[in-house]
Amino acid sequence: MPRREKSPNKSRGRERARSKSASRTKSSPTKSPSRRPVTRSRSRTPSRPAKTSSAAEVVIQEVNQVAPTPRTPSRPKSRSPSRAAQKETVVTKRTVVTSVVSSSSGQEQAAHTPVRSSSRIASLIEKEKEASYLIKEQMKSEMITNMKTPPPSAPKKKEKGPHYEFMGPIGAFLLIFLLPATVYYVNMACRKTKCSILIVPSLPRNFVAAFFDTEACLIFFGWMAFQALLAVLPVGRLVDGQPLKSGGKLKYRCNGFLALVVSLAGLGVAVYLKLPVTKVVDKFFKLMTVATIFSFAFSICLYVSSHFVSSKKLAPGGNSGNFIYDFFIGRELNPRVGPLDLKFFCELRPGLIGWVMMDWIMVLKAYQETGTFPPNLVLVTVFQTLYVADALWFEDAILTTMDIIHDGFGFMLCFGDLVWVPFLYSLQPRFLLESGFTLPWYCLAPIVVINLIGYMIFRLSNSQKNLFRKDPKHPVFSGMETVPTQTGRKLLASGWWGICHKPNYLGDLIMALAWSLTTGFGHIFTYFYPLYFLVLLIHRERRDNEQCAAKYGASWERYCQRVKYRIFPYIY
Ligand SMILES: NC(=O)C1=CN([C@@H]2O[C@H](COP(=O)(O)OP(=O)(O)OC[C@H]3O[C@@H](n4cnc5c(N)ncnc54)[C@H](OP(=O)(O)O)[C@@H]3O)[C@@H](O)[C@H]2O)C=CC1
Ligand SMILES: CC(C)CCC[C@@H](C)[C@H]1CC=C2C3=C(CC[C@@]21C)[C@@]1(C)CC[C@H](O)C[C@@H]1CC3
Repeated sequence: MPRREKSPNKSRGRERARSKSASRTKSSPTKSPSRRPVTRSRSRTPSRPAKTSSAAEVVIQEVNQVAPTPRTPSRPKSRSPSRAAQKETVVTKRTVVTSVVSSSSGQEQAAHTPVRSSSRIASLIEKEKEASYLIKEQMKSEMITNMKTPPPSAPKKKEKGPHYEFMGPIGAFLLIFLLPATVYYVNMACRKTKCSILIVPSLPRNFVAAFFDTEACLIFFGWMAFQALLAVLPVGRLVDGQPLKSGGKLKYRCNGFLALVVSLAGLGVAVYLKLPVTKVVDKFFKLMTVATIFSFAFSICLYVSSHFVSSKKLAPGGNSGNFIYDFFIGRELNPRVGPLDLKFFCELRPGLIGWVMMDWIMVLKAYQETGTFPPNLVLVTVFQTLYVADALWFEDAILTTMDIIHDGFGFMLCFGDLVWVPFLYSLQPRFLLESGFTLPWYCLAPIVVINLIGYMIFRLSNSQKNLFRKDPKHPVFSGMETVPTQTGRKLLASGWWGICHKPNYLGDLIMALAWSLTTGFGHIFTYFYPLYFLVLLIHRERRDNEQCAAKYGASWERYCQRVKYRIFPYIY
């Protein structure tokens, strides 16, 4: 710690701290010296160190700042626990050092403090050693980083009152109706005879017969049960989730990739056995209706049941007290039925795998109708299968997403997972099946390249962050810039994560564009997916940005100063 000696101001600060602490010890001999300064330090902490200070300087400055702070017995108001713990360590050391210095610098001190004994002094020395070890470790870990400046301030305080997203209860209310209406409208705008979002689709005469039947119910519930069964099979890794508010971690069975393989193999067997699998496509609207009704019913059950669980199990978002908003976002964070985690299951299994199954059944139907495999339909199906296979292969990465750790399980995710994903994300294949539109190979080749570029950006950036989170000391990060944060975690500011805040979203969007390009340029509505996705990811980036700002405070600002662009380098 060579800088310690270099700064005369800091030495003066320490001297002041010692003399104040010594006089404190004299005047109140029976009170514990190590407890009270912690709170005082918070209320009195002077201005933050200059941006150019090193990590070591800041710790030392904090020692000087917090040491001469005696009285206030109340707890500090609102700081992150890790920040509090960090400061407490620093304050404890300072106070212990002060006591030891005062005691050992002369017998005078001991004379004024009759409760002290040699054993107490020995224990203080022991504590001092321990504290100085901790402080050295802290300084070492902060100095390892090649970022010159440490985080200067604590995360922002949380606002009072409910914090609404999606434009609050009004936005949530509108979305509850708008989302299903959009799924119906967009799909109804694509029929064999015409595919245009601008022509208002006509409603069938017999509404119920066109949109509902019991066979569709059986297919839907059979599919859900089959996927639930695969999800609870004691096969595959058991992975720890993120730490919970209530303490501990939940375990998640990760066998999604196996579920995909089994489902696709099952489809192959059904085709081989000449079972009427294309019924699934014929009953597209009926299945969509069953899934929509189920999503409403399921979200109501989730909302009601969330009132019977302990408050520790509630989500940070989705507990505003407003019925509509909470129903939309979801109150309970990780509702479970036995071994089945409902949110994790719905996010990855029935909808995501159902989407790919639907795609392949459309390929089959196209073959049955035309005797050929339309190349662009096959291509987009392969692209989407790769996307879903990737999500399931890296299934445990979902455990760190805001959907799992922040949002409750309510209508938004329920409907999104079970209706929006399978019935809207399959729009391009459905258009290609309905319209019979094809493209020559020389148009398909650049589309393959675009999809591969998108996938590469998406996968490499996601893998880089996942590895960094698991093992920040991995040699691949040795020359990379990182931003330390008060939580002890660092932010990667080099590599993919030095280009923009969300390189993974960029890759995802490029893939979305490639999927739509397989449908040519004749129909705007086949571009619905990349357009909606752009809105979703911009909004999602902003939500995540807010959450990271709250989590990491000034460190996040520092990261944002270092990495200027959000999603599109040099544009946004
Ligand atoms: N197809 C679809 O409909 C959708 C797809 N997606 C895709 O899912 C994937 C996951 O997305 P999502 O969870 O939204 O977002 P991210 O994978 O970007 O995760 C965000 C979290 O990563 C951590 N983080 C952010 N920046 C850094 C950094 N510089 N260094 C280290 N950690 C950082 C933070 O968490 P912490 O610090 O706590 O680790 C942050 O909260 C993406 O690839 C996205 O494209 C997402 C939504 C919808
Ligand atoms: C329509 C609503 C306003 C929003 C619905 C959102 C959901 C469709 C998405 C929320 C987060 C999702 C994620 C994925 C699929 C879409 C939903 C459920 C992935 C599983 C897609 C594959 C990626 O590799 C991981 C994604 C995680 C988030």
